[in-house]
Amino acid sequence: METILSVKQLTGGYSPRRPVLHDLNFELKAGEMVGLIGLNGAGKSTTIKHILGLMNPHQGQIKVAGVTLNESPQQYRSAFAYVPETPVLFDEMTVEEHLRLSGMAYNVPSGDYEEQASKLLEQYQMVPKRKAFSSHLSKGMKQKVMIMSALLASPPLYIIDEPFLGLDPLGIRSLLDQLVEVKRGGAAILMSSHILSTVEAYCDRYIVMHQGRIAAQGDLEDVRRAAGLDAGSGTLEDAFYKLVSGGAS
Ligand SMILES: Nc1ncnc2c1ncn2[C@@H]1O[C@H](COP(=O)(O)OP(=O)(O)OP(=O)(O)O)[C@@H](O)[C@H]1O
Repeated sequence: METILSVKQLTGGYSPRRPVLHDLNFELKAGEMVGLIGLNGAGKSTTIKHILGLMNPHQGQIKVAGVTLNESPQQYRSAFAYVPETPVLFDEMTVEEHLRLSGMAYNVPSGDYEEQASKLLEQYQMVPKRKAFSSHLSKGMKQKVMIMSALLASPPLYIIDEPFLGLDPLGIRSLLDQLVEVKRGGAAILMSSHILSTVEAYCDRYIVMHQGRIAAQGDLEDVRRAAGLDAGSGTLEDAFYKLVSGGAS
């Protein structure tokens, strides 16, 4: 399978003298969903900021769709969509206008755009709000606009930070169903979340971060092994707890 995201020997952070991330190495292949998990302050958001190109690595290299940000900023940036934890929308624009803007930014052909936008508005129960200004939406509705915009862009890589916080149960179900669908279509998804049961159920692999380092990565068996649990025994949460509380043997 094609490698969509590659992070090699990444050391980074907010000040060169005090790195927050230490020698991170991981890859995401086409068609897989990977859960990025860790306690508050473990370094998940900082890792995501480096991948987005908002921060420069102190050392190491990040490639998206085969290129670094410096090699081809346009190719790098158009290869992913990012759904942040806190929705970022233009107050004076309607739901439909946000979707249209995303369609234009990612060069979605107009026929496809119309079909996709209607489908998404239906799926997320947002048809009645399509002409509403974003400043008049609830928190969860704003999150839905971010999610619909990302899905509309249909990029090879989705980076999703704590997507479930503001969503109602129907919204969570729609999002998970669609992530499974885009994954089947060959996209790679990096999802950060504290809801470990959902991460366990939906992700193919996990990256456990602790104090700016990768404490374990791989499938559930790999994470159990790193945590010192017996094969086939314990949930992701059990393994996670052992890894981050220093309980691994
Ligand atoms: N803007 C910033 N300037 C300096 N240090 C920061 C900044 N943002 C985060 N940090 C530090 O970087 C470390 C990693 O924080 P980060 O936000 O990446 O954690 P996180 O795993 O995303 O946590 P959470 O689950 O709480 O969102 C922490 O020690 C934090 O204090």
